[in-house]
Amino acid sequence: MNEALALHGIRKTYNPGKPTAVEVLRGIDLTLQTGEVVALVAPSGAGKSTLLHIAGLLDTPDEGQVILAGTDMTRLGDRARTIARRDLVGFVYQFHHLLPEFTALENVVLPQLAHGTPRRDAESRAMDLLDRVGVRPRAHHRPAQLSGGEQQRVAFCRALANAPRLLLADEPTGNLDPDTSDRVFAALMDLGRSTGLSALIATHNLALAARMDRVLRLDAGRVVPA
Ligand SMILES: Nc1ncnc2c1ncn2[C@@H]1O[C@H](COP(=O)(O)OP(=O)(O)OP(=O)(O)O)[C@@H](O)[C@H]1O
Repeated sequence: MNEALALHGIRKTYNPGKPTAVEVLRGIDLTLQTGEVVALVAPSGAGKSTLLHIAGLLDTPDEGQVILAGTDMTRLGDRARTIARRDLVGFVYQFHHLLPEFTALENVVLPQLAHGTPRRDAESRAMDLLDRVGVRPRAHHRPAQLSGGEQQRVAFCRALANAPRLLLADEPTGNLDPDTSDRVFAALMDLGRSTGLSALIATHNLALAARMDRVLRLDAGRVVPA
């Protein structure tokens, strides 16, 4: 089983039946192989966040199947879906959402403690992740004491803390300068290559998208090759 994610016939309409109805996704078919890093490009408002939220089990489709690690998630109850999300998916957002009162290290340790990992193992894994993206020297700094690029690299480490199968990123380098965005992305590719992680990364940055394994475009509610 080499598919990390498969979406079949996904449809989503906000406010159905009302004058404000927005038909955002009109039959999305998409497969991500294990270890693949795929870019999703689309104009603003095309539905990238909606698609990522559905793929990451934060939202449910009106129709269609979301298959993660071989299981159809649309058939699960809320509790099983929450557990699957916690165990299988990591999210990175445009603005990192790190916890401001905790250090970089603690931000990467806490999700692991919530997952039941012993503190010593969690700290060792967190340090290893921070090291891989070059922020280990800042491990004991709080987010406000880090640069934007460092914060975003910590956010990637946090998303990867529980070793998810699938990383979903919504404009993860959107607020970074081109050099920093390149560095963050290179670190992600390295991590992906060494752990078999699959990633779907929404971005407006076409140069960055071109460096990924594949580029998909979201157009009129459907996914097509770019
Ligand atoms: N909760 C909601 N209720 C109603 N409409 C919504 C809701 N969420 C999103 N939409 C609409 O759905 C469309 C797609 O939104 P979405 O956030 O998925 O787009 P996006 O491609 O991620 O945009 P951006 O690149 O600007 O972040 C937009 O037209 C938006 O106005």
